Amino acid sequence: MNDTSRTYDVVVIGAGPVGENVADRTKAAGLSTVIVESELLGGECSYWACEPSKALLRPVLARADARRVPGLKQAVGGPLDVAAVFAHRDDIVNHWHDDDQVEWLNSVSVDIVRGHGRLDGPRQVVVSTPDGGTVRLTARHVVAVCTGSGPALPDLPRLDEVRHWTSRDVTSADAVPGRLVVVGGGVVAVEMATAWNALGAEVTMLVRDGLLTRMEPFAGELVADALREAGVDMRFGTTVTAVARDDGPDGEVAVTLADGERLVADEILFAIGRAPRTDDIGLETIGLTPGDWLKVDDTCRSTAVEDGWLYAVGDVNHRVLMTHQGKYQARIAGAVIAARVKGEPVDEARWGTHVTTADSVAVPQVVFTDPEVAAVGLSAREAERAGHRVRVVDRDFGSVAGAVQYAEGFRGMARMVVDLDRGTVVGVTFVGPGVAELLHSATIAVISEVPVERLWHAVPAFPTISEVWLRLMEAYRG
Ligand SMILES: Cc1cc2nc3c(=O)[nH]c(=O)nc-3n(C[C@H](O)[C@H](O)[C@H](O)COP(=O)(O)OP(=O)(O)OC[C@H]3O[C@@H](n4cnc5c(N)ncnc54)[C@H](O)[C@@H]3O)c2cc1C
Ligand SMILES: NC(=O)c1ccc[n+]([C@@H]2O[C@H](COP(=O)([O-])OP(=O)(O)OC[C@H]3O[C@@H](n4cnc5c(N)ncnc54)[C@H](O)[C@@H]3O)[C@@H](O)[C@H]2O)c1
Repeated sequence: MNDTSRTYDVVVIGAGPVGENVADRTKAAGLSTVIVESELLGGECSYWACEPSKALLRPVLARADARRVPGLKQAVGGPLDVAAVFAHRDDIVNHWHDDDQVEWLNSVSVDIVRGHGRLDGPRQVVVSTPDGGTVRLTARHVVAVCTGSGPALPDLPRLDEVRHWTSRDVTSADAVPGRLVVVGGGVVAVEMATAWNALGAEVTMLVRDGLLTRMEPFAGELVADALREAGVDMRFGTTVTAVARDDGPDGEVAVTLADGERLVADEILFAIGRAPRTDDIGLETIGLTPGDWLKVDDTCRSTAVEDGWLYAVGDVNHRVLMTHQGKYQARIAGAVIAARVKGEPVDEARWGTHVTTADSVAVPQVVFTDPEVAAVGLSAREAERAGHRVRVVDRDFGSVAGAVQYAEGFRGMARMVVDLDRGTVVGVTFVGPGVAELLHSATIAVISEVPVERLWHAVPAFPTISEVWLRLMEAYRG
């Protein structure tokens, strides 16, 4: 047991991708920085979210692509090598060890304290360490809360007594259940239904509201068609009212639906969104409510405490729950914290150095299903709701030369949303095989606010799938 007190310029709670990047930036700016982590440095993304899920999906999508290439498809007709897929996933997550991350943070001179951090009044953090001791950390300037999010669960009777999967289990399991029920219609649900169906599980999706409902409607429709064709049992408009394992924890799970129907399965995954990890971080000691998301302004500074010493970055502020966007916030928060501490000018203008403008204008997202979905900016519905006068251009791009070369029977849909008053693109969605790598072109178009008339001069190479841009431009110009 070891009780100590230390003082730093900046104390970061939570060493996920976001906290690590805040710490890296504040330290690089010359501020002494300590980071507190209760589990693995690298956070949810590295061990139980982005990285393992994409490792499970990569062979599935590569096989699906290969099966559409004449001359190759005969060679990839068989099942996946499940043990090899799991072994690859385990390598990608470094076998749930964080030595690489420790090495990196040591190399940039960020101090690490392992344990559970709790606020204890303004600028004070008390860490309960694994050996039963406490470390009191005082921040001269800033505490940055980067504690991320955990899975949300439905309010079902005695759910805590029934073994079930959350995002952690579905990304780290090393056996394929015979029957898997997936509850939810968001990104985790569609990606994991895609992966586990291909790995050999009999998958039933129980979708309450529709698939990928925050995106253009055709995205969810095309993904639903493909999942159905792949053999997933898709049920829409259904709600789970009870789950039970009557034969004990190892018995099958019985799932009761609102209409009284009963399904049985081996595992059930709840993928119904996220909850903030703020229930036990001492928010009550600074007048905030445990379990709430932490509201921040565009510089990631809390709007709820005085003196500007509290920042909340990444999932925990509920602006955008994605790693790349959280890391963007971290780069900006690191810079603005340093500027404020040093009394340097703060650039808070739209697209300024110290504001996260892209969070509300151009968030890119790829959903790694077959077909992939890649979207950035506003959907047509969001643009109209935001008061833009828009023109929506839709193109089926299965016949562009690059798509024909890429895959036999390529199915692809694209939508471009143009702000008619400004003549710029405010949103783009692509659905099709291999579209993930197209997305950054659209992000640059939206961020740069390039006039569509100038994009007409951006010539896509022949024969690439990027020729979808030419089709969108032709359709827009008429
Ligand atoms: C299945 C799944 C797949 C995903 N795939 C993608 C994807 O492909 N692309 C993408 O961009 N996003 C993806 N996401 C979202 C992504 O995982 C999150 O947006 C990202 O992890 C957020 O990073 P963060 O640092 O804010 O939080 P986290 O990664 O959750 O890290 C928070 C860290 O804080 C630590 N912590 C919490 N409380 C305390 C405390 N009191 N004291 C000390 N430490 C604490 C935690 O242990 C954790 O290490 C996925 C999410 C899920 C669930
Ligand atoms: N590739 C990626 O970028 C990627 C992959 C996975 C996750 N993520 C991020 O992680 C976050 C979490 O993903 P998620 O899929 O859990 O959340 P989500 O918010 O994307 O989707 C939640 C889904 O659950 C449904 N739902 C909510 N409450 C329900 C209930 N009680 N019963 C039945 N259905 C219910 C919603 O209608 C929705 O379809 C998202 O913000 C997502 O962006 C990103």
